Amino acid sequence: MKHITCIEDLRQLHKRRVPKAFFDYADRGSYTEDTLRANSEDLQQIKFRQRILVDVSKRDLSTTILGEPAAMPLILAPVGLLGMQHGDGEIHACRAAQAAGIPFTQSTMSICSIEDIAAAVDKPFWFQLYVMKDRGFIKALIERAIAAKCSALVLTVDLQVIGQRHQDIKNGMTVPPEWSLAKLIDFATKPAWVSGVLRGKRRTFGNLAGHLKVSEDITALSTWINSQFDTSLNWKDIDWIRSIWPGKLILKGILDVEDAEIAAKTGAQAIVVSNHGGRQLDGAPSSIEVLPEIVDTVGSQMEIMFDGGIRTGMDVVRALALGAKSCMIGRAYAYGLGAAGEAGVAKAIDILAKEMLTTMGLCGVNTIAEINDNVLAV
Ligand SMILES: Cc1cc2nc3c(=O)[nH]c(=O)nc-3n(C[C@H](O)[C@H](O)[C@H](O)COP(=O)(O)O)c2cc1C
Ligand SMILES: CC(C)CC(=O)C(=O)O
Repeated sequence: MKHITCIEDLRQLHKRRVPKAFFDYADRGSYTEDTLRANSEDLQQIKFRQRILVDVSKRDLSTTILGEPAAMPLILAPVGLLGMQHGDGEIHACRAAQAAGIPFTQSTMSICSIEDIAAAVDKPFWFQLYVMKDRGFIKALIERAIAAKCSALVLTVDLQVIGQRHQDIKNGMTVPPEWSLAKLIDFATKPAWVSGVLRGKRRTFGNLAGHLKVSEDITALSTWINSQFDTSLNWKDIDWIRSIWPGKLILKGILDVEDAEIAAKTGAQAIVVSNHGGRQLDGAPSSIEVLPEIVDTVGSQMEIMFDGGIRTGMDVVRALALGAKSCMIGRAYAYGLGAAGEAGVAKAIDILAKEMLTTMGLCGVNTIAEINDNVLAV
């Protein structure tokens, strides 16, 4: 991997090694993909102030996330179907995160189950919740996360209905997959991926096994999600979730300042300013566009996390400079996983860490706490 120098290199390798349907599922966004593009483009518009002749010999990325020490202000975001990017993908990603000293968030829509991951790693991980119509099942799922000693619950609030991803439909992303000659040839030319997935623990959603008849529902992923997810979910349900989950609660998917103000009153410890990586409301603002106003309004009441479009360590520093306390990354590590499993996720984290350290050095700061809008050119 010595010629892999940036996240885009991992993306290219992921594209070569993983069947097109799964690469596209990770890579693409909803409808016109305007919001997907805006996430990265708006970050790149933000310019740094170069500062010189400052002693930057003691640069340090360490910080705290929800009061816990972290090696850097990064979190692996919940990403569904990681086990289809690489066999046992959730376990590999979690191990890489824990080795790097940062949190991993398991998606409800994972291939490995909560218990599979808990049995394979030493430290607690975070669990992301999607609320489905079957509330008895959701209560049991939260109780499984408690039993597995998950250390935070990330409630995703921006996917009551799913934004259409045109490419997933064109690729026949169904549960189980729709087969065609082209797809068979695609799989046959990726033998390492096939054998990795076949050696993996599961081939369908591990958390849902035995509860929802996933394997019997031959339907587009989006149709299935729209039939299972609870469109009636609303602010009152946060109390219900808090009555089951006693630990740290993070609301993920907030883009509007009024929603952030309501969120601050729920007792949640943090919010993630996020548009779901441009996979949901196409035409929504980029996450970075709305971050400053949300930080100004509720930043003193709760921890503000950020995601959307981060492809470089420079992007992480930009979001921190505009007030985020930490950043989640989605595709940046999913590309690493598809490219090279655990080593690929470790490489993605390492690339971002080194880019952050260099950016901090050239902006004349040594610590994460020193990063504020002073590092930005106006
Ligand atoms: C392939 C893929 C699957 C995702 N699955 C989930 C999920 O299951 N739950 C969730 O809350 N967010 C999910 N997300 C959104 C991410 O958690 C995160 O908000 C987004 O990826 C951030 O944008 P970025 O990919 O540009 O870093 C997913 C994102 C991707 C790319
Ligand atoms: C299976 C999906 C609902 C997971 C997700 O959140 C996404 O693909 O963006």
